[in-house]
Amino acid sequence: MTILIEQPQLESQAEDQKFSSETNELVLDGGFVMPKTVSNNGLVAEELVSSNEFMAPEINSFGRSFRDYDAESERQKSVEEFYRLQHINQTYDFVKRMREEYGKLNRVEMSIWECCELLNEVVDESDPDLDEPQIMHLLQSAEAIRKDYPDEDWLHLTALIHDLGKVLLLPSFGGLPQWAVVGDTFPLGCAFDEGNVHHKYFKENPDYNNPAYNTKYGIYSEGCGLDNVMISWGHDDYMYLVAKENRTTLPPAALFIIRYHSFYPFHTVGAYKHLMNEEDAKNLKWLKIFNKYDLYSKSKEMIDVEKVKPYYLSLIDKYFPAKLRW
Ligand SMILES: O[C@H]1[C@H](O)[C@@H](O)[C@H](O)[C@@H](O)[C@H]1O
Ligand SMILES: [Fe+2]
Ligand SMILES: [Fe+2]
Repeated sequence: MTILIEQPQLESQAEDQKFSSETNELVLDGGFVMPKTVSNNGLVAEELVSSNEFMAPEINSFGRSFRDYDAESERQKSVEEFYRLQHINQTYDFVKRMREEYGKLNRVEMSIWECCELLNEVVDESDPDLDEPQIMHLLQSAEAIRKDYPDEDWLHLTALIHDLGKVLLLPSFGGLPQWAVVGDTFPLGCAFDEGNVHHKYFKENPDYNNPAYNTKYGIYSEGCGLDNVMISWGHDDYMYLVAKENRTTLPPAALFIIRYHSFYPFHTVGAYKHLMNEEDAKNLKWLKIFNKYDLYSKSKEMIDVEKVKPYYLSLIDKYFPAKLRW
């Protein structure tokens, strides 16, 4: 259900990600215009920014600014409780076990589209902005990015599938608790950065007092690459595994987006940058572009599923096998 609250237009709080009204360019990192980036397809990311670019709204479906984790409301209280549990329970050992277990991909066989439909049964308790079924969110973000990047079909499909890993909440996928599926992600094996939302709850995480894990680098080294970092378990890493193991032909930037789209402390706050390598830095440009559509396309504007379905089926056919192991 959509609740409309009359509110004055708020100043955007996403200071680090907005559009320059004069140049119509994507401005990242607080006024820093994105440098020309060669994509995996040999395309230059900056040149792809079209003139009728999607404008990020300033308020969400609840009449509040996006990703406001401190507002006083019932929704925010349950989101905070979600993060308390997530921060206490996601440990290095837990993530290691989950990766091993789900890496087997021995639970279900189905197509990408079947999974999109399954996702309608899923509710994400960590999200302070979404007020629509998950499939609507997938289509809204995919259609918004398609409008601005019409030739990057891999980006359209990436948006469509980026949250499919949330099926982990369903009984046939192990029925994992919310804290093991959704919410922002963060590395384990090194200190929890203050840039994580509701950071205070990490104090009750067993890893917090483990001297092997609680220094800036912990078990890692400068520039080791995100590939070598253990990130909290959830829908990102699971969908990355599914796509990779089923031999998708999507480019590396797509897999990077899927795997790290919830890693807000990294892509939006700028934390943990000392762990990334050159490859990560290149892919980060695409992730930042994607993030705008993931976050700000959550709206009341409904997409006609049947109308767009043939297009997405053709993309699925291009980049994935007919049936995947999950
Ligand atoms: O609440 C949201 C939601 O779960 C998204 O799917 C995830 O990608 C975000 O990082 C998270 O904050
Ligand atoms: Fe997500
Ligand atoms: Fe999403």
